[in-house]
Amino acid sequence: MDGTVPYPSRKCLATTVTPSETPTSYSAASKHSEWRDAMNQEYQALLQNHTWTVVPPNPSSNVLGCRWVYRTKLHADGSIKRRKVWLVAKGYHQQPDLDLHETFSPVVKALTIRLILSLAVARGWPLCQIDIQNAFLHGTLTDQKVQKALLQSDVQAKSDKSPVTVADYGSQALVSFVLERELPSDSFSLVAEEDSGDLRKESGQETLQRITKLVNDTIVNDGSFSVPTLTMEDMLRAIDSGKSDGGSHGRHWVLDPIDGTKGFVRGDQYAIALALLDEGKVVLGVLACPNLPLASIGGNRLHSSHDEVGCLFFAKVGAGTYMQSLDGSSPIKVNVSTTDNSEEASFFESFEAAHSSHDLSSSIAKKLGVKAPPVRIDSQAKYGALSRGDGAIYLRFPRKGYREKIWDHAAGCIVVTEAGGVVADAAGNPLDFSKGKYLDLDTGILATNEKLMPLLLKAVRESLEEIPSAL
Ligand SMILES: Nc1ncnc2c1ncn2[C@@H]1O[C@H](COP(=O)(O)O)[C@@H](O)[C@H]1OP(=O)(O)O
Ligand SMILES: [Mg+2]
Repeated sequence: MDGTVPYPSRKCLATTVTPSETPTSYSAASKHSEWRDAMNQEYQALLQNHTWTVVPPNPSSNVLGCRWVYRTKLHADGSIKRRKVWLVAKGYHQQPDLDLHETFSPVVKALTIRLILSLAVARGWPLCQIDIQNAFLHGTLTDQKVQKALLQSDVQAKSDKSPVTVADYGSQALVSFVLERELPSDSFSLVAEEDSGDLRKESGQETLQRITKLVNDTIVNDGSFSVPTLTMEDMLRAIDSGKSDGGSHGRHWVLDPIDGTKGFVRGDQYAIALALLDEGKVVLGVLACPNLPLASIGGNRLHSSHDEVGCLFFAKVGAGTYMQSLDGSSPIKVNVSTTDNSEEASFFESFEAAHSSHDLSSSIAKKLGVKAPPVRIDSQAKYGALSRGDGAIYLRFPRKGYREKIWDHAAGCIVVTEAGGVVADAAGNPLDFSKGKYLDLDTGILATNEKLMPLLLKAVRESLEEIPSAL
């Protein structure tokens, strides 16, 4: 009983493996009435939406086939929630100089649309027509099933000994690939956590193959992009696109492909965190937290393995913070807790004691009279949970000498500030994202609401004076 709130239950994760009844071909699916019904419904929806126009065959055109993709969605207890089917074009038959750059997919992911809309707003692009009838939000690297499958075999040791998985590289390659494809601009700049150094070595070849397969499978399953099969060289190139150093001029994307790798490996919380810097300021943030329950995780609430999980937070400067389920529910505006009573302000901190001093936060909590035990979870999911008021305070105190990276805080920071919160270092200064890859800050990071910040800063100052050895 060390006050840790273990989260989410492993039982819940254990139910996320693909059920054996999910078909992989049309002939298998057509033997079951449930799958026939699902295909029929989807087909009717495509017809109703006038997704295609039938034309006579043209001998100079490359006719692509299409195929069905099947997915079973489960409730947390393992029972079937929904059977999803997609009709996707066989984009891998597209030919260079003929139709390589055309899009034939009749489906689109709501998540992709949302990201693109945010981009359009941030960049001042004109929006002509948006017609989203069938929104699909499945089959990405943010998927719990992908997490589970990868955990079986793909944990590698980076040269700095921190755990890194095929998912880190795969997620970076995929996001980088999509951003570059959607933003055809000479000045595309991405600051991201991983580099391809280890993958270019002889010993990295098998991992590179796995990454390439994962990314190609994800693209085919998702169906939003009709692109030819990507090669290992494409992967290395996409990963290396994230080599930018950022800085105070121009626009830079900032990506942590899997934030909280240790949580990911443990089967707990992790996040995919993407932000946009404009002249050194964060103007856009998207935080995908596949294992975070949609219901509050704050205070003393008892969690159940039946809680639905998978949250997407997004924030644009001046426009607030919104949360939706990764399943594609309507977004809701979220706000930080407005409490000014520090005794009822429960707080978040790292699950890993090596990432943040639990002694220091315990001393601070005591000074504030906080009654609830700390909520310890991995990754920027903490910023997401704080932005919707699950708790009122986030404390982070790495050991002396640790340099914070911008990708670990950029998306989380705007998600909290746009929800009405304040994020500062231990001296009360706002975080400065304009200095390149690192945040040069004083001692630690705090997030709370405006009313509690002065009290919190005082408690932090006193605790740092009393137990400087905690860091
Ligand atoms: N020794 C350390 N002290 C503080 N943070 C660390 C340390 N090592 C890694 N991290 C980073 O802390 C973040 C996760 O923090 P949290 O405890 O909130 O989950 C990760 O981005 C992780 O970096 P990395 O992504 O390189 O593993
Ligand atoms: Mg990280």
